[in-house]
Amino acid sequence: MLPTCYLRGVKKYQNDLFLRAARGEATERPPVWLMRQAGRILPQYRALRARLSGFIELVTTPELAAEVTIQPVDELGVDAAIIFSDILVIPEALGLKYTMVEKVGPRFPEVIRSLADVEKLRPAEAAPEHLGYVYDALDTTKKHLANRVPLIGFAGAPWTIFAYMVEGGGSKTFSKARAMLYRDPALSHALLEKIALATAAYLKGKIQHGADLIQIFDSWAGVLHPLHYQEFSLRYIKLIIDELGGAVPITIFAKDARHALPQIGALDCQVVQLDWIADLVLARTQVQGKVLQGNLDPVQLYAPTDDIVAATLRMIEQYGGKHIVNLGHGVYPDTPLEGVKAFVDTVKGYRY
Ligand SMILES: Cc1c2[nH]c(c1CCC(=O)O)Cc1[nH]c(c(CCC(=O)O)c1C)Cc1[nH]c(c(CCC(=O)O)c1C)Cc1[nH]c(c(C)c1CCC(=O)O)C2
Repeated sequence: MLPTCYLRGVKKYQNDLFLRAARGEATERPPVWLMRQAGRILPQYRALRARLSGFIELVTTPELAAEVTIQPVDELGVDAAIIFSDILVIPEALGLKYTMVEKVGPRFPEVIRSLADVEKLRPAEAAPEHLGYVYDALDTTKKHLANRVPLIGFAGAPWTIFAYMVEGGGSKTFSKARAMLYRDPALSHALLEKIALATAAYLKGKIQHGADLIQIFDSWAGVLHPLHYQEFSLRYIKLIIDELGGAVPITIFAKDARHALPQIGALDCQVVQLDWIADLVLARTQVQGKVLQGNLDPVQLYAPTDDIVAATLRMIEQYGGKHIVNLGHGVYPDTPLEGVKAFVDTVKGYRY
């Protein structure tokens, strides 16, 4: 069995609000963190990033990844850290290299088009051997965090990773990736299964190296037909959850796939992240018993401070507990830092 604070149930962190809330325990206030808090918004991150050859150097250098992971804990006082890495380390570990093109995003020079391409990838079980730099980043982060707050580990959902591996980069429609689901379901399942098994093996390693909770990002859930979502995405999220065997709490984020909330509510996960379009009252009835995470519109943080404070308080009151405060998607890169601080400080000053 994996060694975790969750199973031992002892207080290990100076601030364990996030883990207590994730387990569904009543807390004095909701915890707060922001998706994509590491990197993007902090001047300290930009200064460090400017000295390096690029994003991939930062991700693959454990000391630097640890430094960037801890920056938002020091600067913003958030209740959890999230390891600085990317969801695209999985295709890379399977043998598909990517580049990060400035102001454009990820690019895969080679993509998956056939079963032969899937078979050329490394075996799923071999993925963790190629991800030692992430495990080193976790070890270094844990050391420097010195039990101040818990550490979140993450991965992309298999469908979202598949979308990049077939499309070759970002896309509004992901029509190439979706066309593969219609044209060649057997090939699609072969690739999805490989990604899911590699991800599960990778996440077990992250838990062994100190991740206290795992969040699964299905960023492109919203482009799939609901039936396809069941068949090609949820099924593989479930495979990962089953493989992890309840070792730590799990958060699922299926962005723009609110139709799937009842099925997500039936998964063996503890936390469900909502996007900012979600209707809270409906979501509560659809995912009964889960802790909800979210879901302020990221653009709200560009508003005057008083408005941010009011919107944040309104949201906390609407949730009324069983809530981890976050945005409805990752914080946007040019968000004013004062806006982010107003958001975090409002939550930290609140008491139920
Ligand atoms: C779809 C997706 C990706 N990566 C991720 C997702 C899922 C979440 C979401 O929907 O936003 C997840 C991710 N990527 C990154 C993190 C770090 C931890 C965190 O702060 O939350 C996390 C959790 C670092 C990153 N990943 C990336 C950056 C920017 C790189 C830079 O500094 O140039 C960072 C800090 C690059 C990246 N990585 C990806 C894209 C599309 C891009 C380019 C656009 C951008 O996000 O800036 C793929």
